[in-house]
Amino acid sequence: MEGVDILPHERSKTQFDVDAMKIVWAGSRHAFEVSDRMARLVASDPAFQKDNRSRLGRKELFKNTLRKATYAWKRILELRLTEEEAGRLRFFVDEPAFTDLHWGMFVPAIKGQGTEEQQQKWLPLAYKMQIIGCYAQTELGHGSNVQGLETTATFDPDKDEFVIHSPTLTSSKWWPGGLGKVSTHAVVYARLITNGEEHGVHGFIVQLRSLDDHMPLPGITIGDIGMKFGNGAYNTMDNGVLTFDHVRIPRNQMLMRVLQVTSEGKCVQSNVPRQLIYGTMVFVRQTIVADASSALSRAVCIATRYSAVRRQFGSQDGVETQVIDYKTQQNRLFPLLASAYAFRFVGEWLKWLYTDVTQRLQANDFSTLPEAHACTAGLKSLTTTATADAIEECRKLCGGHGYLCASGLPELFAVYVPACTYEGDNVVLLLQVARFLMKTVSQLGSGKKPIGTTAYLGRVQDLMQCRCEVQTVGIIYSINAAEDWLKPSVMLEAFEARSARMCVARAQNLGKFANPEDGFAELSADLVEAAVAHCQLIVVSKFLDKLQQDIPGNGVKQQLQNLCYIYALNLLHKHLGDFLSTGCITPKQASLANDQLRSLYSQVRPNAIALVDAFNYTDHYLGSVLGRYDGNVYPKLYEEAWKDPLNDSVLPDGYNEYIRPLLKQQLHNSRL
Ligand SMILES: CCCCCCCCCCCCCCCCC/C=C/C(=O)SCCNC(=O)CCNC(=O)[C@H](O)C(C)(C)COP(=O)(O)OP(=O)(O)OC[C@H]1O[C@@H](n2cnc3c(N)ncnc32)[C@H](O)[C@@H]1OP(=O)(O)O
Ligand SMILES: Cc1cc2nc3c(=O)[nH]c(=O)nc-3n(C[C@H](O)[C@H](O)[C@H](O)COP(=O)(O)OP(=O)(O)OC[C@H]3O[C@@H](n4cnc5c(N)ncnc54)[C@H](O)[C@@H]3O)c2cc1C
Repeated sequence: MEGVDILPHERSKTQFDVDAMKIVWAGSRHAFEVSDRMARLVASDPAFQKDNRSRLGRKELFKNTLRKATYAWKRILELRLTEEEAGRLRFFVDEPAFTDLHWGMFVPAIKGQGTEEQQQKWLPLAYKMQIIGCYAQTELGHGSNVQGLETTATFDPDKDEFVIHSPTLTSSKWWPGGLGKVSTHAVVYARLITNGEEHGVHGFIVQLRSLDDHMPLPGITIGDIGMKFGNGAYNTMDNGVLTFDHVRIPRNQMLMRVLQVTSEGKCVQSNVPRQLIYGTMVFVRQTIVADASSALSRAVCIATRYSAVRRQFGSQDGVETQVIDYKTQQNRLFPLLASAYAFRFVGEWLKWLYTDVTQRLQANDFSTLPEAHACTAGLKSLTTTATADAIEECRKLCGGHGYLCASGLPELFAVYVPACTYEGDNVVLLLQVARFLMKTVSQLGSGKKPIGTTAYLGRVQDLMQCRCEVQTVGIIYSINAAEDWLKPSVMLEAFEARSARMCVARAQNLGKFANPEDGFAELSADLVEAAVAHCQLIVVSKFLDKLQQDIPGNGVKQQLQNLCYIYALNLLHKHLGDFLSTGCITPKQASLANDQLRSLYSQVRPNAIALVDAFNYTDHYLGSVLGRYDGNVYPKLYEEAWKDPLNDSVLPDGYNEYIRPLLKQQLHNSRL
């Protein structure tokens, strides 16, 4: 069978309604239609062409991004796109740009931390892009430790101004995207000092460049921090360095929703918790979880289509085997396909949680803020780590051709992998989750009932009485055959028991230390494992919740069920040590879980291509010869090779200089 015939043949085997699945994936019919329209708009406009990025030098790359970002803005205005449409347009343009930080961090920081008055002043300018902003928090010396930032904002009551200053080299702002060459303004995070007293880190709106000629304002030094990992990739972004030499700003440019500074330099705390200063990060972490499913599904789409097209080794009748039919390939690929769907649904749920906490905050209800912080931090960490690893696994699943830029995977990896670091290093974020869990466990004895994502800890209070070794969990009696693993309550109970037992065991170990902080530091590696178990439980439980909804479309729910159990059973297999050592399941039950997993792979196999088609990605967005919708891989790969600049001439530059003299010299030597 020719390459172009394989994928249509695969599609003919589909056992579910792909169009209905497209709507489930998008979230609603409306979201699907918007997304589909924006994807086509971008794909059909030559201005958004992106297939030459890996061949461009830094300056060209950056200028190209300026052109695309400003053109996209022009189209947004011309077509009067809604915020939702504009967001999808930016997504399909698929090129990191200063606008991401302007819309994604600068605007949300003002909205979340500015007073009404400040919002009225700055937001209209930002919405029209009459000013362009970035988020300047991280410094050369500190990123994770926000309280350790060194930039100072000292109040001068005589002039009613703050003096922003970089006292040391390590206080230079370092990393903010959009800062290096574009932003006119920044929300700068600095230590507030009034009347000689320190009041912690706060955000300040600072103008950096002239709105007339774009030159840095007096006292300000700015530049780009240099090339980053991978050709093309994140090098479209001007991540910058910034120092202040006693730069003065008016008092009303401190974002004052959390704390007000009066003209006398007195600090007045509002009823809003201090942690709201970190609110922009919570917002962005939530968007990063939704983005993880996009990046992962893109890599999986490429690897799945290519695995169907690619044949290796013969069978008896002479037709070689499609590599997707190898069980080892399925065992590596299908859990990633399942994760893409799992992250999609947990991303939807997290968006709901974020909206809920935002509404509560507006009504002065701060009770769910710690949980929102733990969920956004933990899920950001879990999903980005898994996605970065998965993109690399997809590259390997595509064999040698996966290493070619034409596969789209090297660039995707290079653009994606910093997500494990930005918006909080993934380990640092898991430690936040662990703190939250340990606090929750420590309060169980006092009768405080945990709610939301930690409610399950309340159901296992008996574990607090050192009864970890006692097998109290019902699963032990409920699983006697492989199919028993397909019961939602059983699966949930297994993940809850594993996480609860890990949390309780860690809490008990912490209790052995005289100083809890010493204990936390000593046991931090174990604590991170408990945090991962808790986050995996959230993902599994939200996928199971999704299955409880009414899901229209022939066979759609069945496919989602298969994927949900693949996601959960694969995790169970990978973390078997946790499940066995906490006594949640027996070795025999673990073996049954594996049998069930293999059976699910066989059920997914005929639907694999349709399950990635349901992502509805255009070839433009995928940017991969291996992942083409038509499966016409080899002719296009061959064609692509000839586009490389090295193939512009038959003889390479340098032939006369290096190759010819070398060959002549060898000829001369051999004659001797
Ligand atoms: C019209 C066009 C439309 C176009 C649309 C375009 C849309 C664009 C989409 C957006 C895309 C965005 C692109 C993103 C690109 C990435 C850019 C990257 C940016 C960055 O990286 S910004 C910098 C991020 N930095 C960090 O994340 C630093 C990490 N560190 C921290 O967050 C914290 O310092 C900490 C969590 C490690 C805490 O440290 P510490 O222990 O010192 O804590 P504190 O003493 O400060 O506080 C302790 C208590 O506070 C709680 N806490 C901590 N953080 C939070 C929080 N965020 N929220 C709520 N509560 C928080 C702790 O739990 C402690 O609580 P306790 O009860 O006292 O235990
Ligand atoms: C592409 C990119 C874009 C960025 N954009 C922005 C931006 O727009 N604005 C902005 O302000 N910042 C930005 N950043 C900075 C980013 O937020 C920080 O790099 C990030 O928060 C990590 O902090 P760090 O660099 O200080 O890492 P570090 O904290 O120095 O981490 C180094 C190592 O130490 C470990 N570690 C640190 N603390 C602990 C601890 N307490 N316990 C155990 N291990 C620990 C970490 O796990 C890691 O392995 C960006 C970064 C990147 C890569």
